[in-house]
Amino acid sequence: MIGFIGAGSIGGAVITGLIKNGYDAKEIVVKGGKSNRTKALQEHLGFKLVQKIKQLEDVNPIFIGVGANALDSVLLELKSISKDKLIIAFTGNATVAKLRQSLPDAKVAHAIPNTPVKVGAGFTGITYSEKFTEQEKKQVISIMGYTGQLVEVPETQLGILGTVAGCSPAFLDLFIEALSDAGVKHGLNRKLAYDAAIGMALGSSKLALQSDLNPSALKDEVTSPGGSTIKGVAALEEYGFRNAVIKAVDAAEGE
Ligand SMILES: NC(=O)C1=CN([C@@H]2O[C@H](COP(=O)(O)OP(=O)(O)OC[C@H]3O[C@@H](n4cnc5c(N)ncnc54)[C@H](OP(=O)(O)O)[C@@H]3O)[C@@H](O)[C@H]2O)C=CC1
Ligand SMILES: O=C(O)[C@@H]1CCC=N1
Repeated sequence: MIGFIGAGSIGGAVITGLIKNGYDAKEIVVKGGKSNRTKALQEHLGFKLVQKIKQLEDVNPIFIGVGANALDSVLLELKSISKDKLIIAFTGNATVAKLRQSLPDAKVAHAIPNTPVKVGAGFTGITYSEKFTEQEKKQVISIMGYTGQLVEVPETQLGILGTVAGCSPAFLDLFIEALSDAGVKHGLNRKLAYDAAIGMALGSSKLALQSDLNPSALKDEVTSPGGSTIKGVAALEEYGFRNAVIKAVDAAEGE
């Protein structure tokens, strides 16, 4: 059995991605928060719901999806049942050092998933404490693999990786929304505008993934000499698109 403490936006997305992609719901135990959010998810997905962290005693690994404000109390409660368990926290401020200090008998890791885990297309960065064996890392991969890619990085890179992959679904959604607004401004109906923008983002991502060319060269393939695309690219640059994206990442990084 595997466990989750906290099934909000990201915890719930990982649980959904696991189950929708074939992980047995009967093998998942979840301790939710105060609202009925987790109960609603449980009715939809069929995992086991428990009321107390202690009820996760026989469960391993345990994933933590609570926010920063709830982390300390969760770790305090978890400590007595954490011996030799694999504990993977998604919480932003759950550094390996903090987890290690709070759960000295456990094997801890800090991971930052992104919301596409929900459809098995996630990109999750993870930093393991040195206690993790290669076999235990494989165990985590065998679970998170249901939700997409899992990439191990040193903790010095986990924050920026989490911003580039974890915050940016919101940035891309904003771009898609803006593109759809522009389509509507020029006469498309909203549904067709969204279908076109989303289909384009999906197709362009697939092309970038499968192509030998990097995105800069792929852009060059779209910009016909004297054509409409290069005029659009020039307008994006004039209005600071590239810099706006870099500044968004700076801001998310706290700069
Ligand atoms: N959203 C994202 O895309 C990502 C978020 N993160 C990080 O994950 C953390 C959570 O973010 P997010 O999912 O967006 O936040 P949410 O507020 O959506 O989810 C947090 C969940 O934790 C639950 N919770 C709070 N206290 C407890 C408790 N004692 N026991 C069990 N469950 C509890 C809450 O339940 P209830 O509301 O029912 O009380 C809530 O559902 C943050 O630190 C964030 O930085 C990391 C990667 C991506
Ligand atoms: O907004 C946040 O803090 C979290 C971290 C990555 C995505 N969402």
